[in-house]
Amino acid sequence: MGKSYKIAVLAGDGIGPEVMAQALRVLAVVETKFSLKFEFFERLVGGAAIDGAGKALPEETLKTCEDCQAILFGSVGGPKWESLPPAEQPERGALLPLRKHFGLFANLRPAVCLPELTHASPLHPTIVEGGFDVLCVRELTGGLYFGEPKYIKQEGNEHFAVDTMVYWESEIRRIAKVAFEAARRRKSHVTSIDKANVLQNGVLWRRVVDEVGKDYPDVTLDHLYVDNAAMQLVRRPKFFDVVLAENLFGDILSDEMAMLTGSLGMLPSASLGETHEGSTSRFGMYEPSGGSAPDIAGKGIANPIAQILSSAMLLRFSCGEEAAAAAIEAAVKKVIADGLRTADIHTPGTTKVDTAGMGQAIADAVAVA
Ligand SMILES: NC(=O)c1ccc[n+]([C@@H]2O[C@H](COP(=O)([O-])OP(=O)(O)OC[C@H]3O[C@@H](n4cnc5c(N)ncnc54)[C@H](O)[C@@H]3O)[C@@H](O)[C@H]2O)c1
Ligand SMILES: CC(C)[C@H](C(=O)O)[C@@H](O)C(=O)O
Ligand SMILES: [Mg+2]
Repeated sequence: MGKSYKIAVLAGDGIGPEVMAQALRVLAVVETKFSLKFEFFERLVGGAAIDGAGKALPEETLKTCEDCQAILFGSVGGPKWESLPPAEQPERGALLPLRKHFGLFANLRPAVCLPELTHASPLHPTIVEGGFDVLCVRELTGGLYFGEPKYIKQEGNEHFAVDTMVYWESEIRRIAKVAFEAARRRKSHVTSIDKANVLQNGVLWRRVVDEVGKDYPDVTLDHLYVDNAAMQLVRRPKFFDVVLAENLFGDILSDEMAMLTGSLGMLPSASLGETHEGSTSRFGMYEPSGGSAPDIAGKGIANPIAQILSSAMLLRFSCGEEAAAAAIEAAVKKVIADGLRTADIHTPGTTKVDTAGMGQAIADAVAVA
Protein backbone atom coordinates (compact mmCIF):
# COMPACT_ATOMS: atom_id res chain seq x y z
CA MET A 1 0.00 0.00 0.00
CA GLY A 2 1.27 3.45 -0.95
CA LYS A 3 0.84 6.70 0.89
CA SER A 4 -2.17 7.48 3.03
CA TYR A 5 -4.10 10.76 2.98
CA LYS A 6 -6.75 12.21 5.29
CA ILE A 7 -9.42 14.15 3.44
CA ALA A 8 -12.33 16.06 4.97
CA VAL A 9 -15.41 15.61 2.78
CA LEU A 10 -17.97 18.41 3.13
CA ALA A 11 -20.72 17.77 0.58
CA GLY A 12 -23.07 20.53 1.74
CA ASP A 13 -26.36 21.38 0.08
CA GLY A 14 -28.35 21.11 -3.14
CA ILE A 15 -26.41 19.21 -5.78
CA GLY A 16 -23.39 19.06 -3.44
CA PRO A 17 -24.06 15.52 -2.15
CA GLU A 18 -25.03 14.30 -5.64
CA VAL A 19 -21.82 15.39 -7.32
CA MET A 20 -19.69 14.54 -4.28
CA ALA A 21 -20.84 10.90 -4.50
CA GLN A 22 -19.38 10.76 -8.01
CA ALA A 23 -16.06 12.27 -6.97
CA LEU A 24 -15.80 9.66 -4.21
CA ARG A 25 -16.64 6.93 -6.71
CA VAL A 26 -13.75 8.08 -8.91
CA LEU A 27 -11.37 8.42 -5.95
CA ALA A 28 -12.18 4.83 -4.90
CA VAL A 29 -10.90 3.62 -8.26
CA VAL A 30 -7.84 5.89 -8.03
CA GLU A 31 -7.06 4.38 -4.63
CA THR A 32 -6.82 0.87 -6.04
CA LYS A 33 -5.18 1.83 -9.31
CA PHE A 34 -2.42 3.91 -7.71
CA SER A 35 -2.10 1.92 -4.47
CA LEU A 36 -3.04 4.89 -2.30
CA LYS A 37 -5.12 5.03 0.85
CA PHE A 38 -7.69 7.76 1.32
CA GLU A 39 -9.29 8.24 4.72
CA PHE A 40 -12.47 10.21 4.14
CA PHE A 41 -14.07 12.15 7.00
CA GLU A 42 -17.57 13.16 5.95
CA ARG A 43 -18.88 16.11 7.97
CA LEU A 44 -21.83 18.50 7.96
CA VAL A 45 -21.47 21.98 6.49
CA GLY A 46 -23.72 24.80 5.28
CA GLY A 47 -27.49 24.45 5.31
CA ALA A 48 -27.21 20.75 6.12
CA ALA A 49 -25.21 21.66 9.23
CA ILE A 50 -27.66 24.42 10.24
CA ASP A 51 -30.44 21.82 10.08
CA GLY A 52 -28.44 19.00 11.66
CA ALA A 53 -26.18 20.72 14.19
CA GLY A 54 -27.54 24.26 14.63
CA LYS A 55 -24.84 26.20 12.77
CA ALA A 56 -23.27 26.35 9.32
CA LEU A 57 -19.76 25.46 10.47
CA PRO A 58 -19.94 23.20 13.55
CA GLU A 59 -16.78 22.95 15.70
CA GLU A 60 -16.50 19.26 14.89
CA THR A 61 -16.40 19.99 11.18
CA LEU A 62 -13.71 22.63 11.61
CA LYS A 63 -11.65 20.37 13.88
CA THR A 64 -11.85 17.54 11.34
CA CYS A 65 -10.66 19.91 8.59
CA GLU A 66 -7.73 20.96 10.78
CA ASP A 67 -6.76 17.31 11.20
CA CYS A 68 -6.83 16.60 7.45
CA GLN A 69 -4.49 17.33 4.55
CA ALA A 70 -7.25 18.77 2.41
CA ILE A 71 -10.94 19.56 2.20
CA LEU A 72 -13.07 18.29 -0.65
CA PHE A 73 -16.00 20.69 -0.60
CA GLY A 74 -19.30 20.43 -2.48
CA SER A 75 -21.41 23.57 -2.32
CA VAL A 76 -23.54 25.35 0.23
CA GLY A 77 -26.60 27.54 0.31
CA GLY A 78 -30.12 27.59 -0.98
CA PRO A 79 -33.52 29.25 -0.59
CA LYS A 80 -34.25 27.44 2.69
CA TRP A 81 -31.59 29.42 4.57
CA GLU A 82 -31.79 32.79 2.79
CA SER A 83 -34.01 34.41 5.43
CA LEU A 84 -31.55 33.74 8.28
CA PRO A 85 -29.36 36.64 9.49
CA PRO A 86 -26.62 37.05 6.82
CA ALA A 87 -23.76 36.00 9.10
CA GLU A 88 -25.52 32.72 9.93
CA GLN A 89 -26.27 31.72 6.35
CA PRO A 90 -24.32 28.87 4.76
CA GLU A 91 -22.10 31.09 2.59
CA ARG A 92 -21.08 33.65 5.22
CA GLY A 93 -21.36 31.24 8.11
CA ALA A 94 -19.27 28.40 6.65
CA LEU A 95 -17.67 28.86 3.24
CA LEU A 96 -16.05 32.26 3.79
CA PRO A 97 -14.89 31.41 7.36
CA LEU A 98 -13.25 28.21 6.07
CA ARG A 99 -11.35 30.18 3.43
CA LYS A 100 -10.26 32.77 5.99
CA HIS A 101 -9.45 30.31 8.79
CA PHE A 102 -7.05 28.33 6.62
CA GLY A 103 -5.60 31.41 4.87
CA LEU A 104 -6.64 30.13 1.45
CA PHE A 105 -5.84 33.30 -0.47
CA ALA A 106 -5.08 31.73 -3.85
CA ASN A 107 -8.04 30.44 -5.80
CA LEU A 108 -7.16 28.68 -9.05
CA ARG A 109 -10.03 28.18 -11.50
CA PRO A 110 -9.00 26.51 -14.74
CA ALA A 111 -11.57 27.20 -17.47
CA VAL A 112 -10.87 24.76 -20.26
CA CYS A 113 -13.12 24.49 -23.29
CA LEU A 114 -12.41 21.06 -24.71
CA PRO A 115 -12.44 20.96 -28.52
CA GLU A 116 -15.36 18.48 -28.42
CA LEU A 117 -17.40 20.89 -26.29
CA THR A 118 -17.23 23.97 -28.48
CA HIS A 119 -20.86 23.32 -29.51
CA ALA A 120 -21.95 23.52 -25.87
CA SER A 121 -20.34 26.96 -25.54
CA PRO A 122 -22.73 29.88 -26.12
CA LEU A 123 -19.99 31.55 -28.18
CA HIS A 124 -19.97 31.51 -31.96
CA PRO A 125 -18.12 28.41 -33.27
CA THR A 126 -15.56 30.57 -35.09
CA ILE A 127 -14.53 32.14 -31.77
CA VAL A 128 -14.09 28.90 -29.80
CA GLU A 129 -12.96 26.59 -32.60
CA GLY A 130 -10.33 24.18 -31.25
CA GLY A 131 -11.20 25.10 -27.65
CA PHE A 132 -9.38 27.39 -25.23
CA ASP A 133 -7.67 27.22 -21.86
CA VAL A 134 -7.75 30.10 -19.38
CA LEU A 135 -6.64 29.97 -15.75
CA CYS A 136 -8.38 32.40 -13.42
CA VAL A 137 -6.19 33.25 -10.42
CA ARG A 138 -8.60 34.85 -7.96
CA GLU A 139 -7.59 36.50 -4.68
CA LEU A 140 -9.83 34.82 -2.09
CA THR A 141 -9.38 36.28 1.38
CA GLY A 142 -9.42 40.05 0.85
CA GLY A 143 -11.31 42.85 -0.83
CA LEU A 144 -15.00 43.56 -0.40
CA TYR A 145 -15.73 40.10 0.96
CA PHE A 146 -13.84 40.64 4.20
CA GLY A 147 -13.14 44.38 4.54
CA GLU A 148 -14.42 46.12 7.69
CA PRO A 149 -16.62 47.97 8.41
CA LYS A 150 -19.47 46.08 6.85
CA TYR A 151 -23.03 46.88 7.91
CA ILE A 152 -26.53 48.04 7.13
CA LYS A 153 -27.80 50.96 9.26
CA GLN A 154 -30.82 53.15 9.38
CA GLU A 155 -30.72 56.94 9.28
CA GLY A 156 -34.05 58.73 9.36
CA ASN A 157 -36.46 56.71 7.29
CA GLU A 158 -33.81 55.14 5.14
CA HIS A 159 -31.35 52.29 5.39
CA PHE A 160 -27.86 52.47 3.97
CA ALA A 161 -25.25 49.74 3.48
CA VAL A 162 -21.48 49.85 3.73
CA ASP A 163 -18.97 47.30 2.47
CA THR A 164 -15.29 48.11 2.60
CA MET A 165 -12.74 47.24 -0.04
CA VAL A 166 -9.27 46.89 1.44
CA TYR A 167 -6.15 45.42 -0.11
CA TRP A 168 -2.72 45.49 1.44
CA GLU A 169 0.29 45.52 -0.86
CA SER A 170 1.42 42.21 0.60
CA GLU A 171 -1.92 40.61 -0.28
CA ILE A 172 -1.66 41.82 -3.87
CA ARG A 173 1.98 40.80 -4.13
CA ARG A 174 1.48 37.20 -2.99
CA ILE A 175 -1.47 36.53 -5.34
CA ALA A 176 0.37 38.22 -8.23
CA LYS A 177 3.29 35.87 -7.64
CA VAL A 178 0.94 32.89 -7.85
CA ALA A 179 -0.31 34.16 -11.22
CA PHE A 180 3.18 34.77 -12.64
CA GLU A 181 4.44 31.38 -11.44
CA ALA A 182 1.41 29.68 -13.01
CA ALA A 183 1.97 31.59 -16.26
CA ARG A 184 5.54 30.27 -16.45
CA ARG A 185 4.14 26.74 -16.56
CA ARG A 186 1.66 27.77 -19.29
CA LYS A 187 1.86 30.34 -22.10
CA SER A 188 3.71 33.00 -20.08
CA HIS A 189 0.97 35.61 -20.31
CA VAL A 190 -0.75 37.32 -17.38
CA THR A 191 -3.71 39.64 -17.81
CA SER A 192 -4.34 41.56 -14.60
CA ILE A 193 -7.86 42.86 -13.98
CA ASP A 194 -8.73 46.03 -12.08
CA LYS A 195 -10.81 49.17 -12.11
CA ALA A 196 -7.90 51.58 -11.75
CA ASN A 197 -9.84 54.30 -13.56
CA VAL A 198 -12.24 54.53 -10.60
CA LEU A 199 -11.02 52.64 -7.53
CA GLN A 200 -8.01 53.41 -5.34
CA ASN A 201 -7.78 49.67 -4.87
CA GLY A 202 -7.33 49.37 -8.62
CA VAL A 203 -4.52 51.95 -8.65
CA LEU A 204 -2.60 50.07 -5.96
CA TRP A 205 -3.38 46.69 -7.53
CA ARG A 206 -1.92 47.78 -10.88
CA ARG A 207 1.17 49.33 -9.28
CA VAL A 208 2.00 46.23 -7.23
CA VAL A 209 1.32 43.81 -10.10
CA ASP A 210 3.66 45.88 -12.30
CA GLU A 211 6.35 45.67 -9.61
CA VAL A 212 5.99 41.89 -9.25
CA GLY A 213 6.03 41.59 -13.04
CA LYS A 214 9.57 43.03 -13.11
CA ASP A 215 10.75 39.77 -11.49
CA TYR A 216 9.19 37.84 -14.38
CA PRO A 217 10.60 39.46 -17.54
CA ASP A 218 9.83 36.26 -19.45
CA VAL A 219 6.09 36.66 -18.76
CA THR A 220 4.03 39.12 -20.80
CA LEU A 221 1.86 41.29 -18.57
CA ASP A 222 -1.10 43.35 -19.61
CA HIS A 223 -3.83 45.11 -17.67
CA LEU A 224 -7.52 45.34 -18.47
CA TYR A 225 -10.32 47.17 -16.73
CA VAL A 226 -12.82 44.64 -15.49
CA ASP A 227 -15.64 45.82 -17.74
CA ASN A 228 -13.46 45.52 -20.81
CA ALA A 229 -12.21 42.11 -19.62
CA ALA A 230 -15.78 40.82 -19.33
CA MET A 231 -16.31 41.86 -22.93
CA GLN A 232 -12.94 40.59 -24.26
CA LEU A 233 -13.56 37.15 -22.75
CA VAL A 234 -16.61 36.83 -24.96
CA ARG A 235 -14.95 38.42 -27.97
CA ARG A 236 -11.66 36.51 -27.94
CA PRO A 237 -11.23 33.99 -25.12
CA LYS A 238 -8.13 32.59 -26.81
CA PHE A 239 -6.29 35.86 -26.11
CA PHE A 240 -6.17 34.95 -22.42
CA ASP A 241 -3.78 32.63 -20.61
CA VAL A 242 -3.73 33.57 -16.88
CA VAL A 243 -6.32 36.07 -15.63
CA LEU A 244 -5.36 37.65 -12.30
CA ALA A 245 -8.20 39.25 -10.36
CA GLU A 246 -9.18 40.45 -6.91
CA ASN A 247 -11.88 38.57 -5.01
CA LEU A 248 -15.14 39.97 -6.39
CA PHE A 249 -13.96 40.52 -9.96
CA GLY A 250 -12.58 36.96 -10.00
CA ASP A 251 -15.87 35.60 -8.68
CA ILE A 252 -17.81 37.26 -11.46
CA LEU A 253 -15.38 36.62 -14.31
CA SER A 254 -14.91 32.95 -13.37
CA ASP A 255 -18.65 32.24 -13.73
CA GLU A 256 -18.45 33.90 -17.14
CA MET A 257 -15.39 31.84 -18.09
CA ALA A 258 -17.11 28.66 -16.90
CA MET A 259 -20.11 29.27 -19.10
CA LEU A 260 -17.90 30.03 -22.08
CA THR A 261 -16.42 26.54 -21.72
CA GLY A 262 -19.91 25.05 -21.95
CA SER A 263 -21.24 24.93 -18.39
CA LEU A 264 -20.65 26.09 -14.85
CA GLY A 265 -20.69 22.38 -14.02
CA MET A 266 -17.30 21.95 -15.71
CA LEU A 267 -15.19 24.39 -13.67
CA PRO A 268 -13.24 23.02 -10.68
CA SER A 269 -11.22 25.08 -8.23
CA ALA A 270 -8.38 24.86 -5.75
CA SER A 271 -8.07 27.29 -2.85
CA LEU A 272 -4.55 27.30 -1.49
CA GLY A 273 -2.55 28.93 1.27
CA GLU A 274 1.15 29.74 1.47
CA THR A 275 3.65 27.23 0.11
CA HIS A 276 6.22 25.87 2.49
CA GLU A 277 9.85 25.68 1.41
CA GLY A 278 10.72 22.31 -0.12
CA SER A 279 7.23 20.84 0.29
CA THR A 280 5.44 19.24 -2.67
CA SER A 281 2.06 19.32 -0.95
CA ARG A 282 0.06 22.04 0.77
CA PHE A 283 -3.25 22.30 2.56
CA GLY A 284 -6.11 23.25 0.29
CA MET A 285 -9.83 23.27 -0.20
CA TYR A 286 -11.22 21.98 -3.48
CA GLU A 287 -14.67 22.76 -4.78
CA PRO A 288 -16.66 23.33 -7.95
CA SER A 289 -16.75 27.01 -8.88
CA GLY A 290 -20.53 26.86 -9.19
CA GLY A 291 -23.04 26.57 -6.40
CA SER A 292 -25.70 24.28 -4.99
CA ALA A 293 -27.91 24.74 -8.08
CA PRO A 294 -31.28 24.54 -6.27
CA ASP A 295 -33.06 24.60 -9.64
CA ILE A 296 -31.77 21.12 -10.54
CA ALA A 297 -31.01 19.64 -7.09
CA GLY A 298 -32.52 16.22 -6.38
CA LYS A 299 -33.08 15.43 -10.04
CA GLY A 300 -29.86 13.48 -10.57
CA ILE A 301 -28.94 15.53 -13.62
CA ALA A 302 -26.17 17.79 -12.32
CA ASN A 303 -22.82 17.65 -14.05
CA PRO A 304 -20.32 16.06 -11.63
CA ILE A 305 -17.24 16.97 -13.71
CA ALA A 306 -16.34 20.14 -11.74
CA GLN A 307 -16.40 18.13 -8.50
CA ILE A 308 -14.40 15.27 -10.01
CA LEU A 309 -11.81 17.65 -11.49
CA SER A 310 -11.63 19.39 -8.09
CA SER A 311 -10.61 16.05 -6.58
CA ALA A 312 -7.89 15.81 -9.23
CA MET A 313 -6.61 19.23 -8.16
CA LEU A 314 -6.64 17.99 -4.55
CA LEU A 315 -4.43 15.05 -5.48
CA ARG A 316 -2.06 17.36 -7.35
CA PHE A 317 -1.67 20.20 -4.85
CA SER A 318 -2.37 18.68 -1.44
CA CYS A 319 -1.03 15.15 -1.99
CA GLY A 320 1.63 15.65 -4.67
CA GLU A 321 0.05 12.70 -6.55
CA GLU A 322 0.50 14.11 -10.05
CA ALA A 323 0.01 10.81 -11.91
CA ALA A 324 -3.30 10.12 -10.18
CA ALA A 325 -4.48 13.70 -10.85
CA ALA A 326 -3.53 13.43 -14.51
CA ALA A 327 -5.34 10.08 -14.79
CA ILE A 328 -8.61 11.66 -13.62
CA GLU A 329 -8.20 14.57 -16.04
CA ALA A 330 -7.46 12.18 -18.91
CA ALA A 331 -10.53 10.09 -17.99
CA VAL A 332 -12.75 13.20 -18.14
CA LYS A 333 -11.36 14.05 -21.58
CA LYS A 334 -11.94 10.47 -22.73
CA VAL A 335 -15.62 10.28 -21.74
CA ILE A 336 -16.23 13.65 -23.39
CA ALA A 337 -14.45 12.45 -26.53
CA ASP A 338 -16.62 9.30 -26.36
CA GLY A 339 -19.68 11.56 -26.60
CA LEU A 340 -21.11 11.28 -23.07
CA ARG A 341 -22.87 14.42 -21.87
CA THR A 342 -24.94 15.52 -18.88
CA ALA A 343 -27.96 17.68 -19.71
CA ASP A 344 -26.12 20.99 -19.31
CA ILE A 345 -23.60 20.22 -22.07
CA HIS A 346 -25.78 17.96 -24.20
CA THR A 347 -25.97 18.77 -27.91
CA PRO A 348 -27.54 16.81 -30.78
CA GLY A 349 -25.57 13.70 -31.74
CA THR A 350 -24.15 13.09 -28.25
CA THR A 351 -25.30 10.63 -25.57
CA LYS A 352 -27.16 12.06 -22.59
CA VAL A 353 -26.26 10.55 -19.20
CA ASP A 354 -27.29 11.44 -15.66
CA THR A 355 -25.01 12.44 -12.79
CA ALA A 356 -24.28 8.86 -11.74
CA GLY A 357 -23.82 7.73 -15.35
CA MET A 358 -21.16 10.39 -15.91
CA GLY A 359 -19.41 9.55 -12.62
CA GLN A 360 -19.39 5.84 -13.39
CA ALA A 361 -18.05 6.41 -16.92
CA ILE A 362 -15.18 8.54 -15.58
CA ALA A 363 -14.41 5.96 -12.86
CA ASP A 364 -14.39 3.20 -15.50
CA ALA A 365 -12.07 5.24 -17.71
CA VAL A 366 -9.64 5.68 -14.80
CA ALA A 367 -9.78 1.94 -14.13
CA VAL A 368 -8.82 0.91 -17.66
CA ALA A 369 -6.26 3.65 -18.33
N1 LIG B 1 -19.00 27.25 -3.45
C1 LIG B 1 -20.26 27.31 -3.08
O1 LIG B 1 -20.67 26.68 -2.13
C2 LIG B 1 -21.21 28.16 -3.86
C3 LIG B 1 -20.83 28.76 -5.06
C4 LIG B 1 -21.75 29.54 -5.76
C5 LIG B 1 -23.03 29.71 -5.27
N2 LIG B 1 -23.36 29.12 -4.08
C6 LIG B 1 -24.71 29.19 -3.53
O2 LIG B 1 -25.55 28.32 -4.29
C7 LIG B 1 -26.89 28.79 -4.26
C8 LIG B 1 -27.41 28.91 -5.67
O3 LIG B 1 -26.73 29.95 -6.33
P1 LIG B 1 -26.93 30.35 -7.85
O4 LIG B 1 -28.19 29.74 -8.35
O5 LIG B 1 -26.71 31.78 -7.98
O6 LIG B 1 -25.67 29.68 -8.59
P2 LIG B 1 -25.37 28.17 -8.97
O7 LIG B 1 -23.95 28.13 -9.38
O8 LIG B 1 -25.80 27.24 -7.92
O9 LIG B 1 -26.28 27.91 -10.26
C9 LIG B 1 -26.27 28.77 -11.41
C10 LIG B 1 -26.79 27.99 -12.63
O10 LIG B 1 -25.79 27.03 -13.03
C11 LIG B 1 -26.33 25.73 -13.03
N3 LIG B 1 -25.31 24.79 -12.52
C12 LIG B 1 -24.44 25.00 -11.50
N4 LIG B 1 -23.71 23.91 -11.27
C13 LIG B 1 -24.13 22.98 -12.16
C14 LIG B 1 -23.77 21.64 -12.41
N5 LIG B 1 -22.81 21.02 -11.71
N6 LIG B 1 -24.40 20.96 -13.41
C15 LIG B 1 -25.34 21.58 -14.14
N7 LIG B 1 -25.75 22.85 -13.96
C16 LIG B 1 -25.14 23.54 -12.96
C17 LIG B 1 -27.54 25.79 -12.11
O11 LIG B 1 -28.47 24.77 -12.41
C18 LIG B 1 -28.05 27.19 -12.33
O12 LIG B 1 -28.91 27.23 -13.45
C19 LIG B 1 -26.83 30.11 -3.50
O13 LIG B 1 -27.19 29.87 -2.18
C20 LIG B 1 -25.39 30.53 -3.62
O14 LIG B 1 -24.97 31.39 -2.60
C21 LIG B 1 -22.49 28.34 -3.38
C1 LIG C 1 -21.12 31.32 -2.47
C2 LIG C 1 -20.19 32.49 -2.62
C3 LIG C 1 -19.87 33.06 -1.27
C4 LIG C 1 -18.91 32.13 -3.40
C5 LIG C 1 -18.05 33.37 -3.61
O1 LIG C 1 -18.59 34.44 -3.92
O2 LIG C 1 -16.83 33.27 -3.47
C6 LIG C 1 -19.15 31.50 -4.75
O3 LIG C 1 -19.85 32.33 -5.61
C7 LIG C 1 -17.83 31.07 -5.38
O4 LIG C 1 -17.56 31.49 -6.51
O5 LIG C 1 -17.09 30.31 -4.76
MG1 LIG D 1 -19.00 32.48 -7.53
